[in-house]
Amino acid sequence: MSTYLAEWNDLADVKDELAARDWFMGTSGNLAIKVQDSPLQFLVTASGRDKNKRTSEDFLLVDHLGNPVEETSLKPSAETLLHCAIFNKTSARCCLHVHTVANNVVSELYGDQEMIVFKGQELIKAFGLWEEDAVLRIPIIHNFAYIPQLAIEFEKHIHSDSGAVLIRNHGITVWGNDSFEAKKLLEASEFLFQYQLMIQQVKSY
Ligand SMILES: CSC[C@@H](O)[C@@H](O)C(=O)COP(=O)(O)O
Ligand SMILES: [Zn+2]
Repeated sequence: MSTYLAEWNDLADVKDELAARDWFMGTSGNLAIKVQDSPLQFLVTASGRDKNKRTSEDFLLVDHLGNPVEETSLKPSAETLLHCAIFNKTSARCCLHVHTVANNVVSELYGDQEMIVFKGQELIKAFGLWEEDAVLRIPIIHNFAYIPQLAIEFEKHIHSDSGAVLIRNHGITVWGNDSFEAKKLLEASEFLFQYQLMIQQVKSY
């Protein structure tokens, strides 16, 4: 672990912070951080574990195909191919995926439109959108059960080193240049989703 201790601790700290928000219900969610570029190697959460706990078996090192590069009994996250898609296509170094009630409800409400659009919201500045008339579009994709297919669909929406994609009735995946940026995008997205649901509720009274 000594060769990737800094990345391990970085990801473990992010995991603790997201756990404190209760964003890993029922073992859902997975996280990844790049360790080296060439050949690509990244740490990814081990599949099916309780991500609210901090242990020495939380992450394992995988390659550009998502295969373990060290001897281990741990299985990489079932959704490792989505992390592969990001790291293979961009210079992003961190990728976070969580299931929340808010992101699931929003994904279902706007799923037929294949995106949710935010305008006139201060928090879209977290995505680097500083203009007064800027528009944030978060794509919503179908939740293919076959992960290679989900990864192909997901990959179509990766256009830069940071971004966010909603998977319908499943969760959100965000990525950024480092763990700070990825977490910022995740928190901003969840703020916007909660706002959207609340304003709809208030308006319907
Ligand atoms: C147990 S429900 C969540 C899983 O199906 C999956 O969507 C998920 O996010 C976590 O899977 P994992 O293999 O632990 O990374
Ligand atoms: Zn998931």
